[in-house]
Amino acid sequence: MESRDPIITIRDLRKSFGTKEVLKGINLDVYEGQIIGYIGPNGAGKSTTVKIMLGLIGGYHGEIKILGQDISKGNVEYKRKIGYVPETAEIYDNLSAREYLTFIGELYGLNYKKADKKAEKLMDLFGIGNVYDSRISSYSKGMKQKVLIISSLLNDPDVLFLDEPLSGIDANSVMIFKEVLSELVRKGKTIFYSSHIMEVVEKISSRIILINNGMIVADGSFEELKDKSMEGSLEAIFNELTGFKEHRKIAEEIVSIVQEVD
Ligand SMILES: Nc1ncnc2c1ncn2[C@@H]1O[C@H](COP(=O)(O)OP(=O)(O)OP(=O)(O)O)[C@@H](O)[C@H]1O
Repeated sequence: MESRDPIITIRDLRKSFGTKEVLKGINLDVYEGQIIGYIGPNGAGKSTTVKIMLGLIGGYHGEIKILGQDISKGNVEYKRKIGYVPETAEIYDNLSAREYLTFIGELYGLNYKKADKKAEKLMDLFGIGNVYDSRISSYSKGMKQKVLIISSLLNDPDVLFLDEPLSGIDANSVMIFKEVLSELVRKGKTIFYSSHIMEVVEKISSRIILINNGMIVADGSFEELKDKSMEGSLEAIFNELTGFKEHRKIAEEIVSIVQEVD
């Protein structure tokens, strides 16, 4: 058992959209220094969980504490200590990265000069320093994603929420980013990482949580999940625990429909 206080506590979290119950009682304690790999099929409720923790979705049942604060109590101070890379973002396309990142930095309470210096250095290190003053609308998908990653790190957050952060990011930058996450964890940060890229989740997570149909169906290190399921890869464990065995049959049906003429 852990003796420290958890960084995130979720108790009996339930959420419905209309009559559809999307989260059906999530219970979770996340401790400092953990990288949680939060995985599950499309529509399982991963983004919903993350958005509730960030205060972006309300109207839930249950209790959530982040850094000791019950987030429903209206004290948004905890948000200064968290960073977030959303799955899809409304990034202000007409702004340059300098304008966007200094704006975000100032929202987090950094002064302009500090935010500007930090953002410029990070842009350089992510290999996009040359476009710091270009409009974000002219960036490629991966370049935009890097700006989002940088914006989530500007305030040196204690807790980082990442929702499919690597989409569009090239292999070299993925290597850097994975190292950055390990280094941040060594410095005592906590990371909540939601993704479909099983190889990455398998490698970086200290603890993997699999949700299916709004419920946690597995919770443990990769080694523990492997021992329980007898499967060798996280992908295979994922298939087994979500009851999915039909990929070949479905693929064949898709191709036969694609090839239908009249
Ligand atoms: N604002 C909303 N209104 C109605 N239904 C919603 C809303 N947001 C999410 N849902 C539904 O909640 C369920 C869970 O969605 P969520 O985005 O949390 O899934 P996810 O696990 O993140 O999926 P993915 O892997 O596709 O990103 C889905 O059935 C989705 O249609």
